[in-house]
Amino acid sequence: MGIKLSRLYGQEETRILMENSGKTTILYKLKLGEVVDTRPTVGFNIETVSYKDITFTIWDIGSGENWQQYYQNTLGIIFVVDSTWDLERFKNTAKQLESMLSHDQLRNSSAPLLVLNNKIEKENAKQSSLVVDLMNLEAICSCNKKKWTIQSTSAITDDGLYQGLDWLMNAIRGKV
Ligand SMILES: Nc1nc2c(ncn2[C@@H]2O[C@H](COP(=O)(O)OP(=O)(O)OP(=O)(O)O)[C@@H](O)[C@H]2O)c(=O)[nH]1
Ligand SMILES: [Mg+2]
Repeated sequence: MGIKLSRLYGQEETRILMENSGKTTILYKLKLGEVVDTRPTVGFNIETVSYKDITFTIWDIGSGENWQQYYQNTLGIIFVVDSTWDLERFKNTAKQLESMLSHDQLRNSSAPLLVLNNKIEKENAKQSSLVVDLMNLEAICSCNKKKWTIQSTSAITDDGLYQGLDWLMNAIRGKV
């Protein structure tokens, strides 16, 4: 579902959230440049990733965790969805995202939101424009003038991952 970025000891810090959508795979693709075998994450993984001129810490938070404990000091959120989910799953996930964004610690935060529509290389993947409609993202994400975008990605082929990161970094720095 999501990633969170915050500043910690001079580094950028990021957190990822959402069941089986590919968070851990994305984290290790960014960290190691390869696809690793994963199991459902219990607790969280933390890794430092360097990209262009910045180093940031990614927190990949397992779906079973209570995410609210990780919201503090968020600079950016990456919310990972699986483009092959069915309609109902997208609707339920939209509710989770809405509830997350309305949480006290995120509601008034300027942290930009990057939605990753992952597994896009799969045959039954839904295009991002459809996901925006299914999840009603315009309404959910545009509250409080939040900066947000959706990016199609594949952690397997690398498609879109770095475009997404570029957008997030620029958004955090006020350049979009
Ligand atoms: N085809 C395809 N499979 C992917 C992609 N990204 C991840 N996967 C697969 O999806 C499955 C779940 O990936 P994980 O990275 O473990 O998902 P997660 O979001 O960390 O899951 P939890 O830890 O349970 O919350 C694995 O079998 C991955 O190989 C992708 O872009 N394309
Ligand atoms: Mg995981």
